[in-house]
Amino acid sequence: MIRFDQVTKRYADGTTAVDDLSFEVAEGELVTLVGPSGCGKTTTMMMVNRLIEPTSGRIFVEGEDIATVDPVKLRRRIGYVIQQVGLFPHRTILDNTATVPALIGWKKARARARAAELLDMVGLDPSTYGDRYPEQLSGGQRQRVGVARALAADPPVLLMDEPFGAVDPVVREQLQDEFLRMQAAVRKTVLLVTHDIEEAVRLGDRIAVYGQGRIEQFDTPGAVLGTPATPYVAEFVGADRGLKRLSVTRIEPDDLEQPAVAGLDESAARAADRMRESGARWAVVLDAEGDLHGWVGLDEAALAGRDGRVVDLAHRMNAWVPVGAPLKQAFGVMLQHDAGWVAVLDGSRFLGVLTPAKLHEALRRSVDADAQGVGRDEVTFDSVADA
Ligand SMILES: Nc1ncnc2c1ncn2[C@@H]1O[C@H](COP(=O)(O)OP(=O)(O)OP(=O)(O)O)[C@@H](O)[C@H]1O
Repeated sequence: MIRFDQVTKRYADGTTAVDDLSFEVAEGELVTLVGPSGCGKTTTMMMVNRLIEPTSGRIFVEGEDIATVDPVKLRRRIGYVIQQVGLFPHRTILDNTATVPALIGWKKARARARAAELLDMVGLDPSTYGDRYPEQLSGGQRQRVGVARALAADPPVLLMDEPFGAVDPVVREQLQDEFLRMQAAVRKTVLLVTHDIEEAVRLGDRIAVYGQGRIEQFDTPGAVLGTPATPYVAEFVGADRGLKRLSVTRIEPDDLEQPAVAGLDESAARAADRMRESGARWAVVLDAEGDLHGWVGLDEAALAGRDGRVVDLAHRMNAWVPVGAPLKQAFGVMLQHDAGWVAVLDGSRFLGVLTPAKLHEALRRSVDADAQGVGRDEVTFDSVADA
C-alpha cells in the first residue's frame, strides 16, 4: 500500500536525513516510526505526501509511483495529522472538520453531515462541540478534531506525526485507546511518527526503529522487545523491555493451567476427593452455567463433613481476564485481587487459569517463538515449574 524503494533524502546543506530506505506498509496496517530526535522520521513521512521530495529512490502509494501523481490530488487520498493540529481559529469545529470534503467539492450539507459523524466517532458530541471554535476546546479535544478532520474524506492512507504528543500522559493514553478502537473499525493504512517507544509499541502492528537515517529493525512490537536486532535497538527500547513485552503478549489457550474444578451444587466431599486425586490444594468453583463463581480450599472441603456443600464453602472471586488479553492485564488483575491466579474466560466460558509461573512461561515461549520465527505453540522448553 505504501512502499519505499531505496529512498534517500539529502538536504541542500549536505545533511543525509534518510539513507537508502526500503520498506513496505501493508493495506490496513499501522506502522510506527520511532527513534530519537533528528533521525529522519518526519522526513520519511513527509515524502509520502510530497511535502518533501526524495533525492533518489521511489515511493509507491496504492501501487502508483507518487512522483507521477499531482501532489494536490495525492494529498486528497492521504489524511495528515500533526501535533500542532493546525485548526483554523476562525472556523467552527464542524467547519474545520469538513475542510477537505468541502475542498473536493462535496455539497455543504453532505460535508457537514460527514463532519458530524466523524466528530461523534472521535468522541466529541457534534451538538455540543460542533459550533465551538478551536480555542474553546482542551488540547486533547483539539487533537481529536485533528484526527476527525484527517479522516473526513475517507482517505485510504493516514499519516500521523506525533499526533498525541501535545497532551499529558493520561489524556494521551485515552486518545491512543480511542484511536485504536477507531482504527479497528476503519482499517486505514497508517504511518505514525513518534519518539516514544511506549506509544510505538502500543499502537503499531509493526515498528520501524530508526537509527541515523536508517531503519535498524522493522518488526512486530513483540519481536522488537523480545529480540532486539542490534545493541542500539536494545538500548533504545530500554532495560525494562521485558515488562513492556507483557503488554504486547496476548494470552493464548495453550498458556493456561487446568486446575481442579468443583461445581457450586456439588457436595464438598466429592469436590475434596477430586482435589486429592489431582494433588490440588484448591479448586476453581463454577456455577451451573459454567460461569466463574470463585474457589474452594481442600482443607475446608475435607472438614465440611458428609453434608457439606461447595455452595456454602466457596469464596467469591472475580479475578478474571478474557482470552486474548495482554499478559500485563492478567498480572494487574492478579495483584488487584491479591491472588495467585486469574481465571481466563472466553465470553463467559471458563478456559483455565494463569498463575505467575504460567505467565512467565507464556512470556518466555513468545520470546523464543519470535526468535525462531515459529508459533508459540511450537516452542517447548524445560521450566522450573515442571521440575
Ligand atoms: N530543511 C532541512 N534542511 C537541512 N536539514 C534538515 C532539514 N529538515 C530536516 N533536516 C535534518 O534532517 C535530519 C532528520 O530530520 P527529521 O525532521 O526528519 O527528524 P525526526 O526524526 O523527525 O526528528 P524529530 O523527532 O526531532 O522531529 C535532522 O538532522 C535534521 O536536522
